[in-house]
This record gives sequence, structure tokens and C-alpha cells, in this order.
Amino acid sequence: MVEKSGLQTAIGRVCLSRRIIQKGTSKGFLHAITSAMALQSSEKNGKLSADLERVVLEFNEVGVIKFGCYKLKSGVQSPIYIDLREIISFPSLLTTASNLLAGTIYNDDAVVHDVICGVPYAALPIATLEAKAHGTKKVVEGRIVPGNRCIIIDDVCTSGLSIIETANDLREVGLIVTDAVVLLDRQATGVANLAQHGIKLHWALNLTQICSVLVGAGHLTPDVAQQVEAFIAGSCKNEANGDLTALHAALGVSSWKALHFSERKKLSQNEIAQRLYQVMLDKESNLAVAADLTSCAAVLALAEAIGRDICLLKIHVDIIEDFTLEFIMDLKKIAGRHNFLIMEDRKFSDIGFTVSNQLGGGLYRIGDWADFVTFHGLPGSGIVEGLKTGMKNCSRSVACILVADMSSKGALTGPEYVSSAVKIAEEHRDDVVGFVTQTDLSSCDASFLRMTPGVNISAAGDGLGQQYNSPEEVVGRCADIIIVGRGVTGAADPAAAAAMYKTRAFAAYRRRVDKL
Ligand SMILES: O=c1ccn([C@@H]2O[C@H](COP(=O)(O)O)[C@@H](O)[C@H]2O)c(=O)[nH]1
Repeated sequence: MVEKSGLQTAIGRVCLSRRIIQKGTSKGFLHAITSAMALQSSEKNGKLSADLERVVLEFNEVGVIKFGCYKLKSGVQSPIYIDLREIISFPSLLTTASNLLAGTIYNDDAVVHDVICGVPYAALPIATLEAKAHGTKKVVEGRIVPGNRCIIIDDVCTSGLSIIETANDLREVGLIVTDAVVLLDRQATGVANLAQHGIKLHWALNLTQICSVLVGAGHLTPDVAQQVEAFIAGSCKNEANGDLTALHAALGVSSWKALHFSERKKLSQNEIAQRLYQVMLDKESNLAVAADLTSCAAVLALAEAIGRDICLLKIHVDIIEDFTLEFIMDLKKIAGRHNFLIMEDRKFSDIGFTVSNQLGGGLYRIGDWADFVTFHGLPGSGIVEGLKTGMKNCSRSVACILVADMSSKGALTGPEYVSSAVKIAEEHRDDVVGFVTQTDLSSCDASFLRMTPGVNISAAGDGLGQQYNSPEEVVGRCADIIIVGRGVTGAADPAAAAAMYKTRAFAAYRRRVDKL
């Protein structure tokens, strides 16, 4: 660990980097880079941007840049290889490189952070072994302040795998990760993969720039530069495919998007969530419809009309003007016939005692019929204890879904709230089986369901703060299940609309699983 309290790095005023934390034990390039960054003081202020051309030429001179036929980690043959580990033997070049990285961060106002983390990929196996065998068994070393924004620094980005793994570890200890900075982007799939995990990639150099500088200086023939361009254009796909096994392995452990619903079902420990996965698989539907209608007859008619295409019907029982428990019995029959589950979107948000009565009693007796109920994390973990207590007064168990954040404009569910709220779910995973969310919650494991409202093929909002995205956008970003309300209930033909949303959402899920 390298720690420098109160350090103001040469990166400048936008990033008051107080500390550096490192994943595992670094002995390589990044240890040196991050140390160099930390040790540069503000005495260098104003001289932050490195001379790109000079760096490339220096790299070339010491043999960091190699042309020929090189087998990458993915197995793909590349006409260019950049071995940045070598620059550790050239202190002045190391300083130049760290300035370049610092300049990359400085030049982008978006890169605001409290701490930085170096990712020495080559040292990760050693770090992992050490973490398992010795001491605190921590994977992330350094003083962790949950809620701090941490920027990840790596040498080279190809698929983004090592950064994704590191981000997952950092997020697990409560840090917020939204940006990564690398010295070199190989222009493969890193930018896209990282974006899928909520990380923006910033880079100092890319292969195209390197070739262009070297051609300009007469150190590289245009032919070879063209080969490199062709490689970038044509083989980045293969490169990504070659790396797919490793990517899958990593994502299977610490992320969820790549996994098929059948695999997710196996990971879930909750019988109701398992049933929902099975329904999704059997019906090839990840569509939940929000039946926000105000009469029992209207809800029942809708359920009958769209039942075959949905995996879940979501209701707000307290907006139904003529509610009776007979209505619930009728709805359950339709659910049985069409094989869907029912979620009461009650958004419980009170202290445990009150919530236990709201779930287990009252006029609606929600706990006696809902398969899923939603709740807010705002009151703290006592709310889950309250829900569990309420269930004791009910004839059956209910699976709980935490509202991690909200679709509405100006929602106060910022990243710190979300990360505290999801901890409640992680601590109660027997009862809390998923989230209502607008983000992929990548730090949470694959056993949790993600449901996303605010879906409508018409992008216009409702004038009351609701914000909409398409099924494709939300499934790509974060949703296992899309929740569509007025897109179906307000359509001229709700059954046809439901069929359309179902087809589009499930196709988007298939693409997501196939792609990753
Ligand atoms: O963040 C949230 C949480 C819940 N909802 C609910 O979803 C539906 C959306 O209905 P639309 O007609 O598609 O806007 C509604 O029942 C909300 O209570 C949400 O929209 N956002």
C-alpha cells in the first residue's frame, strides 16, 4: 500500500488525490507509476501535459514498442506489441509516462476522485495468493473510506477485463468507481465493455497515434502502419472473442450480465425468485406490466388480455377503488392460468414495526397473496426485519425487492444512497431477492434480480417527472426484467403492445447474453 495523507498530486486541482490504494501487492509498472504520481507534488503545477510525440519516440527508442508478429494474451496474433513493463528500467521515461497519465486525468474535468488505485495485472495472481494466504486476507489494500470516488489506473486496456475485476473489488468495499485511466488503449473492446460496467475509459495514447508519430518521424513504414490499422479494424472482434473465456469467467464471479437466466436461477437461494426465473425461461418473457388501473374489473381484464406474454404483473393495490379480497382470488386464478407472478409495488418505507403491520395485516393483507413486494432502504435494515416479522402473520412467504434508485427526474437516490441500500439487500439475501434499479449494480452478485421501470418506446415523459427509455436500452444497461406501465395500459391494443414489449425485451436479453 502507498499512502500519502493530504497529498495534492501533480494531477492538479480537479483531483485532490489524497491516497493511493492498490489491489493486492504491486511490484510492476503500476506500482511505480502510481508511486511516481503520488510523489510528484504540486511544484510541477502548470506543466502537466506530456509531449505525446516525444513519449512515443522515447518508448520506441528503448524498445517498448515492437512490430512483428506477437501472440497476445487472448491468443490473437498482433502486428504491434507495447511492453510497458520495460519502462520501469528507465526512470526518466517512467516519470514522463506518469506525467502523461496525470495529464490525461487533468485534461478531463469529469475525472474527479478522492483516491486512485493501480492495477498491476501481471501481479494479480500473486496478489490473490497473498490475499488468501496471509494476514488480513484483504484483496484491496489501503485505507478505505466507503463512498470515496476511486479512479482506476492501468497500463494497457484491451478488453477491459482487469479493470472490471478491479472495479468489482473496489465497489465491494464501498468505493465509487466511474472512471479508469490507462496509458495505452489498444482500441479493442475495452471502451464498450467498461461502459457496460459504468466505467468511462480515458487513455493517454492509442495504437493509431503511436503509428502516426513513428511514420511521421520516419521510424515506421506506412505499410506496417496500415497493417496495424487493418488489425485494429478487423481483428479487434477476434481479439475480444479470444478473450471471451477469461471475460466470462471473471464476469461469472463478480458480475451478472453475461449469465443466462437458467444459471441465475441456480444461483438464487429463494424459491419465489427461482420460480420467476423459470417462468421467464418457459415463456421467454422478461416483461412485467404495471397494471396501474383503478378498478378491479379493469385490472382483471388487463391481466387476462396480456397474461400469456408477461412473467410478472405489478400492481398498486391502494389505487384500486373497489378493492376486495375476492378480486385478489380472481387475479391469482388468472396468474395461475397464464403462469405469471404478482408483485405489489407497495414501496414500504417505514420503521420495522409499522411495516410488519402493513405487510401482515390491514385491509389489503398484502403478505397473504403477493409473491413480491417492494421496499425502500431509507429506514435502514430494520425494515427487512419488519417485513420478516409481518410475514409471520401471513399464510406464506413473500420475496422482497429493494428499490435501489428511481426512474423519476431529480430522484434523490444518488450513488452513496444506492451503495448503502444495496448493502441491506446483501445482508438479507434470503429474503431480499432483487432490486428495482436504473443501474446495473455491478458490485452485487448475479443471484439478485434487476427490474427496471421507466420503459416506454415513446421517449416523452409524463409531465410528472417520469423518464423513459427503450426496452433495448434498459436491458443492455441493467434490466433483467423491464417494467412497462402506460406503454401497455395506455395502448389502443394492450395485448399487442405487451407482445411487442415482450419480444423486444427478450431479444435484447438474448443479445446481452450472447455478446458478453
Ligand atoms: O423508480 C421507479 C419505481 C417504480 N416505478 C413504478 O413503475 C411503474 C411505471 O409506470 P409507467 O406507466 O411505465 O410510467 C409505475 O407503477 C411506478 O409506480 C417507477 O416508475 N419508477
